[in-house]
Order: sequence, then structure tokens, then C-alpha cells
Amino acid sequence: MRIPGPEELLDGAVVVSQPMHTRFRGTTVREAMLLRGPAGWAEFSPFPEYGPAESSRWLAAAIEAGWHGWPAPVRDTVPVNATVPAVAVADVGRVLDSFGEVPAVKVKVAEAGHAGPAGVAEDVARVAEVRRLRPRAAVRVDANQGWDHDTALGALLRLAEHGLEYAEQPVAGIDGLARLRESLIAAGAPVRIAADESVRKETDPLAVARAGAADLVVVKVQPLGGVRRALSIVEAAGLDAVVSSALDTSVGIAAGVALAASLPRLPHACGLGTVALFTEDVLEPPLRPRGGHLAVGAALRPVPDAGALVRMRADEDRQRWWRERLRAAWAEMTAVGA
Ligand SMILES: O=C(O)CCC(=O)C1=CC=C[C@@H](O)[C@@H]1C(=O)O
Ligand SMILES: [Mg+2]
Repeated sequence: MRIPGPEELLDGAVVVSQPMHTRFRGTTVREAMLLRGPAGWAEFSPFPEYGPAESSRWLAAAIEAGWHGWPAPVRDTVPVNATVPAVAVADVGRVLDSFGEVPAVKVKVAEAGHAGPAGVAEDVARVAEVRRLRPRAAVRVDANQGWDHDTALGALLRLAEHGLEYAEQPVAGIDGLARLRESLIAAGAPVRIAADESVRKETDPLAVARAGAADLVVVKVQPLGGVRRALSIVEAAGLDAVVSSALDTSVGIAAGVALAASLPRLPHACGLGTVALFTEDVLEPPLRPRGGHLAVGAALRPVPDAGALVRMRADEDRQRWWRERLRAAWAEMTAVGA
């Protein structure tokens, strides 16, 4: 893959700032740098705390999107899940309604500061409310590795009573996932385990499959370094994959759609409905599911709305900060031996 130089990448780049309806991942504003390449618009939006090495994979994904393009799709539509942040029970209905009809709902649990017994009770109540409001949807939970073994085991045994499609990264680490999976089977509640952080943050994303630590892998285009790299990780893992967003703008969501559309098997709804969590988006109309699905054809060549780019443009300090970040990620990516 040809790697353009930083000046070429930054020519026409703009940083946008997106306010969120609900706090998610500890923030209420998400920034993203949008790049304009010969193959189309691309997104570079590593989370603010990520250093150059981790960010270099996000840059590789942007270069693929903007300078090379994606593999051909094998399906026309992609099923999408609603994402319910760790909100109070009273707010669950409002969040669900913002996603419209969906085949699956992902519920955030074990939020920082709420991973003890009182937090588990809140999590169970949130999942019960989702189940009450969407009796036919598949319900999955994502703990972002916030529980320890015993809390996860206790929580999942209670949550399993509401019917769980799977539990995403309930505990940290590959060994932790493998041990919990065994304990759940031994307890007669074989809740399926999906690995997220143990795939996207490990230097060896296949280790989870080798260790028998998960039933599914969650794959996100930017953290894994592009659609092609994510496809090869899924193939080598030999596990079913759930495609999810990294809280991207619709430009980044398009890359997720490209991945979901080109996977040979797609048995689960994808976490690609997250633009519903933002108050504004760069696309007019935003990439939002209809009837629980995103249409692939319309999604693959996102062109931001010129007015939205002006309205959402971050201030000049943030433009400079992101330009430096891209240069640092580029230097890491092209360093000898990288
Ligand atoms: O998968 C979804 O439904 C939405 C995306 C999502 O949950 C995430 C996006 C970005 C960062 C993560 O904290 C989070 C996740 O852990 O999967
Ligand atoms: Mg996750």
C-alpha cells in the first residue's frame, strides 16, 4: 500500500467537533480529522489519549479509505444494533427510540465507578428495561473489561436470565476471558463471550482465538488498521465477527459498512448506528439505519456536507493539535523496522 507523505495527507484535512446527546466513554464531545484523498473522504480519529504507535493503525485505515479504496461488498445491507450507554433506567426508552427499529441492542455495563454490587444492580435494571421495551431484540452487554472475575460471573448469571446474545469483554485480558468462559460453562450458563479490547489493543490480535478465550471477535476498522487487515484477522481467527464503530463520524462509519459488507459471514448486527449518539453529523443525511439496516451502496462514498464542515469545524488550536498528531502517527508508521 502506497503511503502518501504528511503534506499530501493533510492537504484539505479538517478537524470537526461532534457534541453527544449522552456521555459515552467518559466524554460528551468527539473530535475527528477528515482527510480528502483521491479515492474519497477518510477519517482519522484515534481517541485523544492514544499515542503515536496506537494512532498509526488508525492512520493506516484512513490511508486505505482515502487513497486505495475498499474490497468489493458481498451483501447489499448490513444489520445494525442500537447502543445504550450506561444511562439511568428512565432514559433507556429515549435512547432506544433514537435508533428506531433494530434487531439487536448493545447495553453498556460496568461503567467506571459503577462496577461494584450497586453498579451491577443498575446494570441489571438497565438490561431488564431494554428487554421490556424491545422483547424481540437480541440483547448483548459490553463491560469494557470493567469487572473482575467474581463480579463478572455474578453479574452475567443474573443478566443471563434476561436472555443474552453475548457479553463483550466482561473482564480484562485473554487469560481472564478464558477463565470466565470456563466458569460460566461450569455454572450452567454458557453466555457467549466476545473479545473487543483483547483484539484491538493486543499486539497479537489472534492470541484470543488461539487461547479459546472467546466465541466471537469484535472488529473495528480504525483500531485494526483498515478493512483489509480486519478481514484477514477475522479469517485467521476462524471466529464469527461483530463489526463495530469506534464512535466515528459517518465518514468512519462508511469504512465499518465496507468491512461488514465484505465479510464472508455476518451472523450478528453491527455496532454501526452510533451517529444517533451525536447531536450533529458531517453527512447530510447522516448514515443512520432504516428498519435496523444500513444500505451498503449509498454508504460507501461519503461526501461531507460543506455547511456541516464549517459549522462543526474545531478551533485552530485543535486543528494544529490534530495535524501534529497525524505527523507523529505517520512518523511511527514509516519508521525503519515498523
Ligand atoms: O458497538 C456499538 O454498539 C457501539 C460502539 C461502542 O460500543 C464503542 C465504540 C468506541 C469505543 C468503545 O468504548 C466502545 C466499545 O467498547 O465497543
Ligand atoms: Mg467494546
